[in-house]
Amino acid sequence: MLQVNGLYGGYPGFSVLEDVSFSVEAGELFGILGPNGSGKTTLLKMISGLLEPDRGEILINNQPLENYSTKELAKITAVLPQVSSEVFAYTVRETVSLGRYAHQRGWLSRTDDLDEKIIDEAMALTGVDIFQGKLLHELSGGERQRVFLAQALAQEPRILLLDEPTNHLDLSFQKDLLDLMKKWTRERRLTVVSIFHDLNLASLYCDRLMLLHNGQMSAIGKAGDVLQEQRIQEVYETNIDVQPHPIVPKPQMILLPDEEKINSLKIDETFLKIKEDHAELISPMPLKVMASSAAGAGIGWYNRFIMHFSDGLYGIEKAVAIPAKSSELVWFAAYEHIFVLASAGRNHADINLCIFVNGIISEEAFLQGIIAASEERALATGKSSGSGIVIASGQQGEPLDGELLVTEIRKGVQEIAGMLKRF
Ligand SMILES: Nc1ncnc2c1ncn2[C@@H]1O[C@H](COP(=O)(O)OP(=O)(O)OP(=O)(O)O)[C@@H](O)[C@H]1O
Repeated sequence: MLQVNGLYGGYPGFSVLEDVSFSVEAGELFGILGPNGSGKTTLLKMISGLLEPDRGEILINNQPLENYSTKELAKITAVLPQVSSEVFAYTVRETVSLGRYAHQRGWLSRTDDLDEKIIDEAMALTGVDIFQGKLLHELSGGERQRVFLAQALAQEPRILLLDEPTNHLDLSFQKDLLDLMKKWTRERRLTVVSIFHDLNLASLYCDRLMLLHNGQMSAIGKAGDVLQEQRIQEVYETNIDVQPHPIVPKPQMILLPDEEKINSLKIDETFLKIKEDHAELISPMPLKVMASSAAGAGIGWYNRFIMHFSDGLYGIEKAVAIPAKSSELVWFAAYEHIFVLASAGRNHADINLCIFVNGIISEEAFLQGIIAASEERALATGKSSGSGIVIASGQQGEPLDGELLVTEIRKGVQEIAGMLKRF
């Protein structure tokens, strides 16, 4: 539907884009990403016919853009520009109605019944029908953004060009708008090209992405191929971590703030209290936890770790909790990089383990730690057990090698399991 071949150009005396090529099919939602000033809006202006390229071509339905008259182009292409603070003294309905202009025949023609139906539909879909009689300047930034989207939809375009459509929108309207865009793109076979500043939204909603850097294409493809940690760090010159989304198979960028770290703090027995009905370790900082068979199982961040000898403390919120036998059967030992807290489980010869790591470990090391602790426990007790294993790390200080962690865990579990055998 839309094809861009070897595009060069920008503004008088200032070239921005350099050899940009891509194509977008009908039914596809295509995202343009890039830092401030990388040329995203310039590219959108060229595709909408506002700016002429120096070199290269733009084809719509295999026809060069310049073959279309302004009115023909307005029927095919709708643009949602970056919202400006300038607004004219139009009502919401009048503003949306302007979207029908390109479809009317002759001078001074008025909207007909079909136009009015389409205007009503576009307003209802974007939720602006409730204030259709209001003037634009009486609306909030987000409400105004939705009015301009309704105008673009009323145009019934084949190609929709969006410049940061979710700018000014709150969380729920961001989701609603993009869900709607995605649905429309599929059902009405729209070709949508949209600029995004929010890489995570782009990752979730776009079929393909293109990353611009200094006017050049840095990458193009599926979210998983484009949003690679090293590339994003280089292009945006910032510290980020790429993690998989917990529910859908798309990458998400996590910003890493340069916050002050409590480097010297080590988790050890000074944070541990053993009482009659429970043993509790309260960490002064949140610890990243991977846990099995405990309240708080799975992955999360916690400060409180409880081994409880009566069920009153089970399921306590915001804590990792494991049922254990008695306060006499709680052991702990500190090693170079780990602090191990263990207790006899409720079943005879069972052992629960909380392993606190002082250092930064990878996701893989968390898993290796759980496996090593589980294997070593089975060897020491002579039976495989479903009791709790918790690995917790403040993710501060020095990075800790997974192999080293596993060696210390094996040693710690052997020694502590030896204590259990004596009782
Ligand atoms: N009208 C103009 N005349 C001259 N230079 C311009 C004009 N508009 C933009 N530029 C310059 O062109 C470059 C690309 O601008 P563009 O607006 O395309 O970037 P962008 O990627 O959309 O940025 P942002 O994320 O900040 O919206 C910038 O260096 C900008 O200063």
